[in-house]
Amino acid sequence: MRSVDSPVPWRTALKIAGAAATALPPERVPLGAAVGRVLAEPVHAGADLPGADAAAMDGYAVAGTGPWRVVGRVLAGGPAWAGALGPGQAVEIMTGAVVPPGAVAVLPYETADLTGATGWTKAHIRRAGEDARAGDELLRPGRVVTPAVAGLLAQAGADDVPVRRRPAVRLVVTGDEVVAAGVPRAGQVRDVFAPMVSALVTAAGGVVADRVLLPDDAGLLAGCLAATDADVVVVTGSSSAGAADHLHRVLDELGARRLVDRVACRPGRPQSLAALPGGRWVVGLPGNPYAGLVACVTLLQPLLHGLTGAARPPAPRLSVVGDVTLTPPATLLVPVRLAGDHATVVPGSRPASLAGAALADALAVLEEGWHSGDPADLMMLT
Ligand SMILES: Nc1nc2c(c(=O)[nH]1)N[C@H]1C(S)=C(S)[C@@H](COP(=O)(O)OP(=O)(O)OC[C@H]3O[C@@H](n4cnc5c(N)ncnc54)[C@H](O)[C@@H]3O)O[C@H]1N2
Ligand code: MOO
Repeated sequence: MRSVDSPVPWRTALKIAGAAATALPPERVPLGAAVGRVLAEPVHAGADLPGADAAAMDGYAVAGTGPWRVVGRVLAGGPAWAGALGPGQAVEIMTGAVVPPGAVAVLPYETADLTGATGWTKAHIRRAGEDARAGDELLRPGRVVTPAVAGLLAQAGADDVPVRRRPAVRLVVTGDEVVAAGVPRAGQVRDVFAPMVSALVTAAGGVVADRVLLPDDAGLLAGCLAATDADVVVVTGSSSAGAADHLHRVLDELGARRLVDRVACRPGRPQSLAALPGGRWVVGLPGNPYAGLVACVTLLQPLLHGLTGAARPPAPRLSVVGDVTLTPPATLLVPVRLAGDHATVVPGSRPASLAGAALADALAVLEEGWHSGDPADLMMLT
């Protein structure tokens, strides 16, 4: 199999990962379970929104010009007013109640003058279908179900929602020195990836289906990649040039198609993306924790967005201020905090330490030619 030896530019890696996968098949889930999922089909209004002319304020629905005589009361959800209001008639009405035919306006209690002397300037009536007509397209496929989308789906009358299946991720953490729990002894490190990758996978619409902690062993790694139903296998560590770094050789043995082998960025150079025969994906994260985080936003999350069919907005761009030395042609990803109209670099970030990233709101993408104060793309962490 072909080995892609030279590192690809960071932006190219991002694009390759985002375009690599086609969306997984759709499934229908109850509306309450749809938040965070990605719509697989367009959503249409099941009825006019609103379904009838409705009061926008509590007060009096009036017909003709004043003075008005109050002839009854209409409540939201109560029986509609029988018949039409005649000129000079009014009904007390509550916000959301159906406005009787013949009514021309709703006078809010606070300003209502039933003598008609002051008249009215605003009708305070929400017209039937003014938000949408039955059958109108409200949402397009690819839209992530946000809390507001969930509310709109309910307004549209949806009970089950067509969403993309959530990509299942197997997390394979490698390293003889890595321990899964407790305080590490000298020579050991506590695994950072189980909690960090799980959260990043969830944020990108996937789910970590299982986790495996492996010693540095090529045979065991190959078994973990070959025998799984997961859509994506994330392998941490094992990505560099050391005697125990088996990932690339194992990928070749399994006949994988390697899309990205190394990326021209700091940190996170030894990150990789490959396709296994049969359609599963492998993302290799460098073992250094901050480098691994950079690889998650560069390769793993864009791959998951492709698998969910999510139409994500472009990264926000903001002026970034900080004392940073670039190392062109490598793109630098630095932790930054949002500070109003700009972002400030959290100093002292190192590949093996998450201390800077843990204080950050985003990773800023600093490319060749950037100077302090120039705009940069932000990969949001919060
Ligand atoms: N001769 C070379 N050496 C290295 C290169 C290189 O190009 N040539 N690249 C360096 C860079 S850059 C990185 S990043 C690391 C990547 O290493 P691996 O992905 O092979 O990972 P390991 O060697 O297993 O570990 C590196 C480092 O990270 C710690 N680690 C590993 N797994 C975890 C975990 N689950 N939780 C916390 N920390 C972890 C591990 O103890 C090591 O300290 O390679 C450089 N070397
Ligand atoms: O780039 Mo490594 O990924 O220095 O930490």
